[in-house]
Amino acid sequence: MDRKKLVLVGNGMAGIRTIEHVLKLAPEAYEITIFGSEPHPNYNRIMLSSVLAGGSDMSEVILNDWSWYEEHRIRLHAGHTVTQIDPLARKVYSDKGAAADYDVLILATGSDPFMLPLPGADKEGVIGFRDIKDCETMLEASRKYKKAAVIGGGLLGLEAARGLLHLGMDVTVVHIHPYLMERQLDETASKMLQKELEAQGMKFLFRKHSEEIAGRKRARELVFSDRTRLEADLIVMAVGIKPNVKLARQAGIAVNRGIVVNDLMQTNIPGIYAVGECAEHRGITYGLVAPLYEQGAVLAKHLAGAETEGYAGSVTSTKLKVSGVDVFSAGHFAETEGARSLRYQDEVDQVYKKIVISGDRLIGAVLFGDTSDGSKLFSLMKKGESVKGREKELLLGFSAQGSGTETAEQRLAAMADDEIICGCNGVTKETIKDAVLTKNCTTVASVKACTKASGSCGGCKPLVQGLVQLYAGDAAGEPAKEGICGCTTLTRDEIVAEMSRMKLQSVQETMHVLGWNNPEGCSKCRPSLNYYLGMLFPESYADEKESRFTNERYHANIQKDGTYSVVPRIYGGVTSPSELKKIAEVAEKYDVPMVKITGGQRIDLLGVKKEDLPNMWAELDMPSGYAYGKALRTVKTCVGSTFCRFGTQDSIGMGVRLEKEFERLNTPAKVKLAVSGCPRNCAEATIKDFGVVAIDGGWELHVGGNGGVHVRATELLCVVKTEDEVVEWAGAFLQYYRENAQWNERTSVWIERVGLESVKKALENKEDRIALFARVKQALGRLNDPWKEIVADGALRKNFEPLPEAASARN
Ligand SMILES: Cc1cc2nc3c(=O)[nH]c(=O)nc-3n(C[C@H](O)[C@H](O)[C@H](O)COP(=O)(O)OP(=O)(O)OC[C@H]3O[C@@H](n4cnc5c(N)ncnc54)[C@H](O)[C@@H]3O)c2cc1C
Ligand SMILES: NC(=O)c1ccc[n+]([C@@H]2O[C@H](COP(=O)([O-])OP(=O)(O)OC[C@H]3O[C@@H](n4cnc5c(N)ncnc54)[C@H](O)[C@@H]3O)[C@@H](O)[C@H]2O)c1
Ligand code: SF4
Ligand code: FES
Repeated sequence: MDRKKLVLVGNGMAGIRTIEHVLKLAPEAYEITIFGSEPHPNYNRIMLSSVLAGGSDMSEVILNDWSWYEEHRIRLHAGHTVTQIDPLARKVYSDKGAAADYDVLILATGSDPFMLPLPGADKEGVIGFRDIKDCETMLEASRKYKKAAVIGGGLLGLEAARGLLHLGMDVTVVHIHPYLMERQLDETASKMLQKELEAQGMKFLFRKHSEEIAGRKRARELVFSDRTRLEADLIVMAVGIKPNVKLARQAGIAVNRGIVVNDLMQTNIPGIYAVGECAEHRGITYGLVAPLYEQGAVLAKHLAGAETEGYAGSVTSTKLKVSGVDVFSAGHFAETEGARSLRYQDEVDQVYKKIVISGDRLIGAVLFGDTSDGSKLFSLMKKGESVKGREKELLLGFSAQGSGTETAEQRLAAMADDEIICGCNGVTKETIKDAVLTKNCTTVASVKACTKASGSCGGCKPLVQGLVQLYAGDAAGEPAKEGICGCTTLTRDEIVAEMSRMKLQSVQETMHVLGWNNPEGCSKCRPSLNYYLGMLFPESYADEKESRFTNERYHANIQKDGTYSVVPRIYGGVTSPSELKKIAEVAEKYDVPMVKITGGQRIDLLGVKKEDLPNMWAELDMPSGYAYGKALRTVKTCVGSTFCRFGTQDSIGMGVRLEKEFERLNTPAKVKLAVSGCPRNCAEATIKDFGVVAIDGGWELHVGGNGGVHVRATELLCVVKTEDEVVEWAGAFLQYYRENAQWNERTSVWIERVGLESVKKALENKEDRIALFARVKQALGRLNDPWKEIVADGALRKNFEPLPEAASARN
């Protein structure tokens, strides 16, 4: 069957959620091409607040990494902005010259932050808060500057301000309204919130109209209409968003505030749809993920040919993501005509609740200080059922109707099955219960992998955790434990033990036999299982390329523009004129845009097209440097005794020997070595995984160093006399690390976890060392140079040919 061409513009949260649904419902129906202005794979924008506030790491925000696109044969143009749609030719064009034909076009271009057009708003240090770049700018500014102003006291402004406080800045929130979050809270709740935030160190200016940003190149002051001024080196504008409709408007698509769509998310032009913040449905544009995900689910059903009633609009709820403050708001919280409100306030415990009822239906709620009934109230609001006679229960809390002494577990157990636990993803209690009881999801991570609950703002995590405890605790009779990823509850050691006991022979078999709750596995467990099987059965296991990351599949590092880099092996950093000539000729012939000397004493040819890789490798005729792999990378050397007047040993010879001995070795994470010819340590051996430092009459062997993000100096493993001993200890150490570390765990982290003494103990006995060395040699015995294999094998070379339209990964 001929696949239709689906093009998505916008690689963000709503668009990709739609594609995920399409892939589930109709995996073979479409050839998919995605354009995204940002140079990143799909990430969780919501978590940027948490990155700023120190609750998460930037690496945790990725929702679908590069390999996800590869796995689903999606062509991704990351860093490309679509600038033109030709609806007659059914084609889109990007600012970087890429084009794509479509049968179905989805616009999911999100919103832009609204930037106040103040004089001086173009100065350095004036930003919005929308993407990774803004987040990085704030992190950097906080290292150099002290004073920050956030304009806008809404959800975004307060979360930005909290993050900047955490980063040590002196933060003032400038708000135009008399009280904070007026779009979500009434004045009473707002004042309670202000008091709490002031106690955390936040400052506020109310009823302030910003008029100008003063400063030279960089912002220095915010000037207000009453001519007062506020000192600020960083000014974050968080005064709302505007749907990104420029592209649609240019193409003649009907646009109001957003791109106008009907209940099937269709625009007025056949074949063109819109979802997410850019879409306007029944006159409403949304700025929260829950409604956008509902829109995506409807659109995916429609595109998959499944039945759908269409999108009917959403009731929304919000929670402020600021630690130490519980704020919830849903629906219509203001008293409008025909509606009545009920309030409860506890000034001692700083709790405030307000519900709004119209007729006999609950239409809105504001909670401060105790938001535990938020999801229950929200469910009632969504269902629209009569709440007549239940007003007290709604206001005072659901537990007020019971004995008042129920535990959290009892309250969870008493919840109705159709109650929504995760508002962002619309996941009910029943869905989570089913995942725990029938799909073996006994951790929050595995429930997330199965149902998406807790995967967006994370606000429902405590409830999900409670349900896991409630149901997994009963089923297993013991507290839930964390597996290697959300697909399993088994730990690394349990998996390796089972693989060994049952002689498992493939990743698929392992997942099947060990009861994976996600039969396809994920980008975390598949490569780790592949590694463990290769480590356990070096003689018989056939490496599964499809379980490796893109870099290891193509034996080259993929770069941010979709090209690759080629790094040939240069043993010990020693090269020759003829080798250099060869590299220069290849670089010239293939128009390599950049040739760079690396920190590991090698030469990196950057910007290579995938289809040129095999020919370049053939012409270089040098071994692969494995610069892309979880494997032995480089052995850095200093000049040593051959040339240096301080040198006590031949560090170059030692380094070359080590590199030749262990090249191609697969390891849990990358491994770097270095050899210095004397304690001056010019090769920086004491920040390597295995560092060798020459001393008078011998060698010091150091382990567990790292010069990367988390710098760690090595610890001394032992002192040996001869070069043979260096090789033997290095081999034994590497094999012990291979057999005992977790996949993706650098030696520095591993040694910190297990302790140097345990490593020393495992290696100190000569017999044990020799046995380990024999096993490392056995593993090495089966490994061939991957570049040479590909060059010689026509079938393998085919993988590097350009794929037809819409079938390759990044371009
Ligand atoms: C810091 C922060 C915290 C938030 N917290 C919450 C929260 O707690 N709860 C909640 O529900 N919501 C929250 N939100 C809002 C939520 O993130 C958005 O509603 C959601 O991301 C919108 O999804 P989208 O796909 O419509 O837009 P986006 O996620 O913005 O994706 C749109 C993408 O399209 C790209 N694009 C635009 N034009 C083009 C073009 N012409 N060509 C190619 N690409 C293009 C953009 O670069 C962008 O990457 C938060 C937002 C921020 C910024
Ligand atoms: N926890 C969450 O759910 C969360 C967190 C962050 C962002 N978001 C979403 O991101 C989007 C953007 O958030 P936002 O807070 O920027 O939008 P918003 O429209 O909700 O709030 C903007 C605030 O800025 C104030 N304002 C407007 N003009 C001003 C001016 N000139 N000076 C001072 N104050 C001014 C407004 O009174 C308003 O309170 C929204 O859709 C929001 O829902 C949600
Ligand atoms: S480490 Fe010692 S031998 Fe090596 S270059 Fe430096 S001074 Fe010379
Ligand atoms: S409520 Fe946001 S992730 Fe569940």
